[in-house]
Amino acid sequence: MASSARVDLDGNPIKAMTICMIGAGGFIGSHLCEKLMAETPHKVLAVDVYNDKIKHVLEPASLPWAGRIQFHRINIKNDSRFEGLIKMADLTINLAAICTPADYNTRPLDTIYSNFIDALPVVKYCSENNKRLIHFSTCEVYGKTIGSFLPKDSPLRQDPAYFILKEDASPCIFGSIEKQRWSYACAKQLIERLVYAEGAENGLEFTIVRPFNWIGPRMDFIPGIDGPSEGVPRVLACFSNNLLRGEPLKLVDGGQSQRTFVYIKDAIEAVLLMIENPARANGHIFNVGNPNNEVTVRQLAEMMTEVYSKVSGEPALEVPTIDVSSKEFYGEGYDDSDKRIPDMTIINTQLGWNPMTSLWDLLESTLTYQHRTYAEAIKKAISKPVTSS
Ligand SMILES: NC(=O)c1ccc[n+]([C@@H]2O[C@H](COP(=O)([O-])OP(=O)(O)OC[C@H]3O[C@@H](n4cnc5c(N)ncnc54)[C@H](O)[C@@H]3O)[C@@H](O)[C@H]2O)c1
Ligand SMILES: O=c1ccn([C@@H]2O[C@H](COP(=O)(O)OP(=O)(O)O[C@H]3OC[C@](O)(CO)[C@H]3O)[C@@H](O)[C@H]2O)c(=O)[nH]1
Repeated sequence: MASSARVDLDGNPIKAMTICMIGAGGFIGSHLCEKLMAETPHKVLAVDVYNDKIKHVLEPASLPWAGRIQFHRINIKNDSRFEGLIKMADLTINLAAICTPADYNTRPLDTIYSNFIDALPVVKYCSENNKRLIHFSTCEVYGKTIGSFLPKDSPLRQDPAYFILKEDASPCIFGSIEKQRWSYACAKQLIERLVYAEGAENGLEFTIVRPFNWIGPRMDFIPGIDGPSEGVPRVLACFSNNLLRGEPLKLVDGGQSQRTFVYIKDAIEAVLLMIENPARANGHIFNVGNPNNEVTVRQLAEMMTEVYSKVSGEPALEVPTIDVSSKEFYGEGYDDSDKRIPDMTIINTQLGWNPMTSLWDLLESTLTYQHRTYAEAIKKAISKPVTSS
């Protein structure tokens, strides 16, 4: 519920603002819209080409926040009407991007255009109109860890200096150009540099967010149900799809890569702190992740199998995983980040934010949602007789 007595981290009253949110119809955008409507007095100008994931926030007109959120169906690639929306807003948040790894090596041009070229006018309009910008980058800008280049048995691999990722100190280490996986990370890095330079040379007020594998309900799609049958979403949705269909989870190159996963609801708290504490957030790049939730992808698959069995009441598969090569799964040009642990110093110091939810708990609530949302539809899809053409 919106309240007029809300104060920022320094005890100052928070004034209601208008936020232009580009990419509001996606996974993160949908959770951010929900939060802003339910708990703040801010207005949102929601821009996207889709709105399926925010329908419940936009309608019906009897919602308590009706009138505080408007949806604008705009493709920022070829429709400059969003400049007017940026001018009307106090703050712009840019979430729009192609951000599924299956696209990086197979659609590198679309990936680079989406993450760099299409983001350029957003930065330019904010800078020219003296509007604050929160730009969504990625933990992938770190690429591979320094430690991954050490011999396998080197004791230095255990030294945090060789793997902890720090916003203001770690290098960005990508693979060769033929490894088109890095088209996304490279485009994100360049737009970060541009935003930073606009801040340094033209006084743009900016914050850059580097999400470390935020997961939860509404992430991506389930192939053949609310997305293309041949589509490859991010790992949470891939594994959810396998579990819902009762098929083994596919481990790419042995599932040895490591990730830290943070619950979307924890991460959204961090974004709200950035929105409402400009004096503490402006000019900063923030890692937003949960260093305590690190697993290998294999461990993630095992945990998801156990949690899904618990929440669905169905027995776990006898053969829960199978190995696939990255070439078979993603195609030529795939490569991977070996390990991603965020350093939390900057976000702790500036915003006092810490993630709360364990991996087990976040999987339990997310897989409960997946089961409730998709199990019936999958059953129907599986039982449909295959028609011959
Ligand atoms: N989810 C994560 O863990 C994660 C991790 C790292 C970085 N990020 C970054 O956070 C941002 C949001 O990620 P997400 O997980 O919500 O992805 P998402 O794909 O669910 O959301 C992106 C949204 O942007 C919209 N969009 C894309 N191009 C557009 C265009 N030309 N015009 C208008 N709308 C457009 C899409 O329709 C989609 O709704 C992205 O910039 C992504 O790179 C997310
Ligand atoms: O069925 C599958 C799908 C994936 N994997 C492996 O899991 C790892 C994580 O994959 P994913 O979540 O798809 O994506 P990444 O973590 O590699 O990249 C994302 O990080 C942040 C972001 O910028 C946006 O979300 C994006 O680039 C990976 O090792 C896959 O190979 C699997 O084994 N089986």
